[in-house]
Amino acid sequence: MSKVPVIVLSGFLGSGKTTLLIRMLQEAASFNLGPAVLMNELGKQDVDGHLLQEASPDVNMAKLLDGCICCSKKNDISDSIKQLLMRKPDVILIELTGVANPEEIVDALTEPALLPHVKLHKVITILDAENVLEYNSIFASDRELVHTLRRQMEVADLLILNKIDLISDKQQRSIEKTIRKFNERSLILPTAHSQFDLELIFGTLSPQGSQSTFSPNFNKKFQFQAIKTAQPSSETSKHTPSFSRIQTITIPMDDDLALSQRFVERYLAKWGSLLLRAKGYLIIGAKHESFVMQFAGKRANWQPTTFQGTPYLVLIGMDLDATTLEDDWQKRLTESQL
Ligand SMILES: Nc1nc2c(ncn2[C@@H]2O[C@H](COP(=O)(O)OP(=O)(O)OP(=O)(O)O)[C@@H](O)[C@H]2O)c(=O)[nH]1
Repeated sequence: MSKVPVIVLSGFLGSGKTTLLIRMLQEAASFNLGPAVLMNELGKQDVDGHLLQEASPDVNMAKLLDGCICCSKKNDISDSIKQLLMRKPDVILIELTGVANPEEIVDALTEPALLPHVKLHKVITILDAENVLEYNSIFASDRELVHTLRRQMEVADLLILNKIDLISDKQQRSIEKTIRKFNERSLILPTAHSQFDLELIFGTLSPQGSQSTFSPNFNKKFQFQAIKTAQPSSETSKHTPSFSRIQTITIPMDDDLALSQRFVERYLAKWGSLLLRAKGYLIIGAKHESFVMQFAGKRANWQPTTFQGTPYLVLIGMDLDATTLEDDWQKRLTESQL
């Protein structure tokens, strides 16, 4: 039996990993490939999972929530991948959290339980062109994080320099020069919204499922489901090399709470460079319309969504204090309703 190839998507918070993953899922069929996905999110809330479900409802997916994959027990990763393998995918796509060191997952793939079944195809690192040069100064006090971000560049087989729509040609040249210092050998691909020919990633892969009984209906057979949700134990949480000082906080929200985009954006802006990323599903305006809000690189992006669940807002940042953030949210909410 041939080994199933694994593609690892790494890159800092908000760089565009999920954007690329959604494209890969949507285009995999044109390469005759049935993919399976292992997703890892820092928070308990699964924003990216919902986005994937909207974009590709039948995808086979396992999730490791509320923890960094590199800190989860190797058994959790191994179990999740083994369950995905039972669906006989042609390729497994793993999206890491923004603060994960891809080496850790590569290491996990070589565990005895997985080694006979999977092989690493590529580590792809996605970089946010608008912000990547600032990370060193923003995180200067957090050596673990600086190390992790470097390793994301150093170990990549392909570096996607994403969000070039937000920078000048001159900035792009300067960023490429800097990236080269960390990785001399791999292709650097400038993109906007990760638009590039996926032949580069999928081209050399061939369908594996054809050896199995269900290849033609791969994506149709199983409805979307989270086949595993694991949380790191308190013991493993203490060992958090890539988490460093990054915390994830979920702001509780009433079911029918309607907000304005301006209210949310003013709240997010208050935390300055401490707030690295925010995302959530929120009800906006008098018509109570649902939106998915993505805040990355100090920019907020709003998209209408069909999400029907309880709204929530997830904040990811450095040295954030949950009580302060929640109190400030409640205070502003009360003031806005007076
Ligand atoms: N302007 C611009 N925005 C982009 C581009 N690529 C992605 N985005 C936006 O950036 C935000 C974050 O993108 P994601 O794909 O969710 O990033 P991510 O790396 O998966 O984020 P995390 O999972 O939180 O680490 C979203 O609002 C995207 O629409 C790009 O090339 N240009």
